[in-house]
Amino acid sequence: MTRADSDDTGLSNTDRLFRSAAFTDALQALPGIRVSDGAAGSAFIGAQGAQLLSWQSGDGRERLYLSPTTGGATIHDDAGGEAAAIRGGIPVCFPQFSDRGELVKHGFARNQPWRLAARHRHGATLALASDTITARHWPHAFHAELRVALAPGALRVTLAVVNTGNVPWSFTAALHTYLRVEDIHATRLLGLDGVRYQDATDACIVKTQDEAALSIPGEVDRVYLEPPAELLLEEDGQPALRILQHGFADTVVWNPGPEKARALRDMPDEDWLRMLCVEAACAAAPVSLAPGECWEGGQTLMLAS
Ligand SMILES: O=P(O)(O)OC[C@H]1O[C@H](O)[C@H](O)[C@@H](O)[C@@H]1O
Repeated sequence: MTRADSDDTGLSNTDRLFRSAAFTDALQALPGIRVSDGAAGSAFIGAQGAQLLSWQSGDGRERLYLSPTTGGATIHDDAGGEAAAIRGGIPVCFPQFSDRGELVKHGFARNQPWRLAARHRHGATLALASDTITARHWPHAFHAELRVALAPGALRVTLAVVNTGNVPWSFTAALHTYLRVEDIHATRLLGLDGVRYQDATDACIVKTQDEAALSIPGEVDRVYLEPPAELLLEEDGQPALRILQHGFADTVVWNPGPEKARALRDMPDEDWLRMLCVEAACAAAPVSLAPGECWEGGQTLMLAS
């Protein structure tokens, strides 16, 4: 899209799409909505991809990493570029995880404007349904919903997908959560001892983790198979966050490490030290949905003490 696509309001067509009347707020120039509840904290959900861009727990601490130099479709369009994914928060990867298929990496849903379906007392639901635009990427009829709910000391995110067509289809997906950490060298992930994983840094060879606690000295890119339903993030030797998932078969742990971080154009070089992705995913095997069938999975982040 070019500037010629903008009208006399100065907004490009894409910009207008993401700034529908429902999305009145902005975070780093990305349109969306803020949901808040005093004791439970607040969250910001972007219109693009229904991507959660911030979760501040009740104690005021930001728990999600969002790159300060990230783009997004509206920002990149003005520069004449392609619609771009937002780096950080909780990208919704659907209907494809990573490059495991023919579609654009991590699927198209993260670059689409989602609709605000409902606001709740402690959250909101955003929806994306198949239309002529999604059909250009993927020929299937679907309805997807992302529900965000705040509770004291916790954030619950649920993805639900329905096959609204007449033929079965399958998908892979992830809630690609970027956790904000103070210092990756003082961060450890507990709970994956003895769990098998595909090592994406080593031709996806299946290995077994033999450390009780995973530390991140550099690049890590793993799809854990049959992980436990709960992991614990530890910072400075203290429990920081409990990470629970349901419905999703796998857990992905990703950090680009220093070299790959330098190659990412939308993240400062040093910020691999401040983030760790712990993703609830269906990555290793696709989920099949018959016509009318619904699938649901979610991830819950809870302050640990
Ligand atoms: O840069 P992105 O397209 O957002 O992908 C970021 C990362 O996502 C996942 O965690 C994958 O396992 C990684 O291989 C990938 O590099």
